[in-house]
Amino acid sequence: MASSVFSDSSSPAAARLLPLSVRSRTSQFQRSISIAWRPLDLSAIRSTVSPRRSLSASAAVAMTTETSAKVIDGKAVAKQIKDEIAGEIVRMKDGIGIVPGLAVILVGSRKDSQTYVRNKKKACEAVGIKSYEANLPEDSTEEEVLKNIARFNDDPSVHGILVQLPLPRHMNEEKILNAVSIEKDVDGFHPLNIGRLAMQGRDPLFVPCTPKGCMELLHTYGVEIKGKRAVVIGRSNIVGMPAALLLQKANATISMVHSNTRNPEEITRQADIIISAAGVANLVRGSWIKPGAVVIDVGINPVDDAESPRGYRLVGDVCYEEACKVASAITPVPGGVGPMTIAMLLSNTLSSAKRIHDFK
Ligand SMILES: NC(=O)C1=CN([C@@H]2O[C@H](COP(=O)(O)OP(=O)(O)OC[C@H]3O[C@@H](n4cnc5c(N)ncnc54)[C@H](OP(=O)(O)O)[C@@H]3O)[C@@H](O)[C@H]2O)C=CC1
Ligand SMILES: Nc1nc(=O)c2c([nH]1)NC[C@@H]1CN(c3ccc(C(=O)N[C@@H](CCC(=O)O)C(=O)O)cc3)C=[N+]21
Repeated sequence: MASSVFSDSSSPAAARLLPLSVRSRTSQFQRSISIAWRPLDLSAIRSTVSPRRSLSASAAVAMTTETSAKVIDGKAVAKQIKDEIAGEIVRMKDGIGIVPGLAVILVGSRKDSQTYVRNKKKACEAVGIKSYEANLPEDSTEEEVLKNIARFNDDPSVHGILVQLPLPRHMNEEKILNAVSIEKDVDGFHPLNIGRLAMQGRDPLFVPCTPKGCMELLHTYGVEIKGKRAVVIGRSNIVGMPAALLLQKANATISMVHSNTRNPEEITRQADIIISAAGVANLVRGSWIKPGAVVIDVGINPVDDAESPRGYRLVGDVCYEEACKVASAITPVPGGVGPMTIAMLLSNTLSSAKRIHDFK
């Protein structure tokens, strides 16, 4: 089953998967992000994630009936990308004395947003990106947010600007995202960047981080996309819609499932590749998945868990226990797409600094 979706990742077909980014020096892996980083050693990744390889023969036989899906280890892939970014940042600093800078604007005090922003800051520090922050109170005016965006647009030490979403309800998200300079739009949410992503023969300056991370995982694990059927569950501006555009650019045939879709299970069951970004825990059951399909679970949903230190734990949109018996490969939550989102943000920030300073 798995052979229907996994391909030789060095094939020319695989090399066309992500036509959006910088040309490869040695492999298609380098194409899919904007910095040079070595292709991952797939055999090493597979042997660490495949339970069959690390268990005794008898346990392995037992496992095959219980668990068959390969675990797509986003955390490991993200780590390798971040290591590569850190190396590039040293090279840039040594070469031209420039350190990439990322500015994050956070409005309000949502706990989840504060956690994301803190994690982004830590990730920046770890690779050598300088981070700048504007923390504004919930009741700030739109003008105050716009003023901060303008300040970062004009600041030459800032190469990427991220406005943490969601914004407070009284703010016009469109107006605010439009104000971010397209050259610093490392989230890829500016309408010009999204428009270019949607159009044939045009490339955006930045691809939104979460969908880009999903594509990167498909690439890294050698999943063939061209000619395959893909279903994206969710059509938001930040995940579902750009994910569908990227899969289409990579020559998949796409269906989109949303809250008005009448027969989501039947449609999803036809897919070779499923990207789910609905924000509904356990939406995608085993019966929704075609045997051998590859499942990318973007959902991050808190569910009460008295035994967890936080009082809750995070689960995806996909019922993992059921899915891993049917799918050929699946991302876990946590440890799947989430870490890739952050890695892609760092990658976009580095490529922005390189573009602005014409550093090759
Ligand atoms: N791992 C990561 O890095 C990231 C994870 N996330 C997570 O991904 C999930 C989606 O985020 P986001 O796109 O921002 O969310 P939104 O709420 O903006 O969008 C959700 C989408 O899912 C659709 N949807 C909702 N319920 C159903 C349903 N029952 N069946 C089918 N479709 C449904 C909605 O349809 P409609 O359009 O009809 O309303 C909408 O298009 C969340 O859990 C979020 O936390 C988000 C960003 C990054
Ligand atoms: N302008 C903007 N850009 C975003 O990219 C953006 C945003 N706003 N608003 C919120 C969503 C959500 N998002 C996540 C990023 C990382 C993890 C992540 O790293 N998750 C870890 C778990 C983290 C934990 O345990 O709390 C994981 O899945 O392993 C999750 C979610 C980015 N978003």
